[in-house]
Amino acid sequence: MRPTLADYTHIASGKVRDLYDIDGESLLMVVSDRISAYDHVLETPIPDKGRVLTAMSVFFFNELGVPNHLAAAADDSRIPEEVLGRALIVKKLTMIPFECVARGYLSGSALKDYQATGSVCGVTLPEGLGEASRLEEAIFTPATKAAIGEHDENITFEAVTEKLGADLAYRLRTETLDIYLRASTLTEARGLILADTKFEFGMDSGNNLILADEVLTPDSSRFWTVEDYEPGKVQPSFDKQFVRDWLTSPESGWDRDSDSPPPPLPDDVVDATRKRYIEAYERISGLSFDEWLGESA
Ligand SMILES: C[C@H](c1ccccc1)n1cc(-c2ncnc(N)c2C#N)cn1
Repeated sequence: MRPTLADYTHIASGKVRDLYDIDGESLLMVVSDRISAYDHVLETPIPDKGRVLTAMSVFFFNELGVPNHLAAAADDSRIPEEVLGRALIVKKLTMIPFECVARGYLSGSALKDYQATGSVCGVTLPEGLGEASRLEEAIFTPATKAAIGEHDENITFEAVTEKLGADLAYRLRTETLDIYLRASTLTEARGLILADTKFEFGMDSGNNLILADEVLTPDSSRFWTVEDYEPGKVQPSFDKQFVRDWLTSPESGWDRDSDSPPPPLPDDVVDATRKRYIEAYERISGLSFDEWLGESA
């Protein structure tokens, strides 16, 4: 008989995820079907999104072979039935207070920083770059962890060094870029560009650096298709473009610049988005989502 979520102590919530304490040493990370767009968490869930993104993290944790916080199998008996397939038991760590971001392409806040200063997180880049430019080599662009509804703030490697010491800062940069390079090579061979991704690390009781949080999911990364890649313009988001296009179309009746919340999504946008998440997982992992744990929506 599996426990229920009510048996665990809720300790934190992100935009689309929740964290529970199991026994002081292990946590339960639950991934919802919620989706965010334009800094809003939409009222319409995407069925199976939580299960797909959990399956993607598990695939990469297994594929990367670096020390990570997974503390049990995805079907461990301590995982409640209601969240089976979209929840993982993880080792409780002392989290490092920085987002460890690797970028192989210039987009988002990094592009804005580059356009303003010619550099990103103190890393000077060549002149003449623009939206979605591929960087000659991937860069480490750490950021502070913003509160919900705020944006992470890009900081320099020196700021990380000042806070954590040179050794740990160097290890974070090395680990982040090594994992990015390996993951981006894998995804690109399967037709998907990993433009950038955000890792979180923690330290365990033995003072070991442990890869934590979710890894290499469409919520923590930008994925574009190799087929449609065209530098110089905003690339379509592999997973969220249907949602973005509908929300900014006259059909939605929504004004992105207003304070009003986005309207509910139509069924066809929900279904197409659900299919995109499944496609991303199956293309990257080579596995069938039908084989993943839990009840499909
Ligand atoms: C940002 C993220 C979060 C996830 C889900 C909901 C709200 C926040 N978070 C993860 C931890 C965390 N703390 C201790 N040990 C760990 N292994 C982890 C992890 N992963 C703290 N925050």
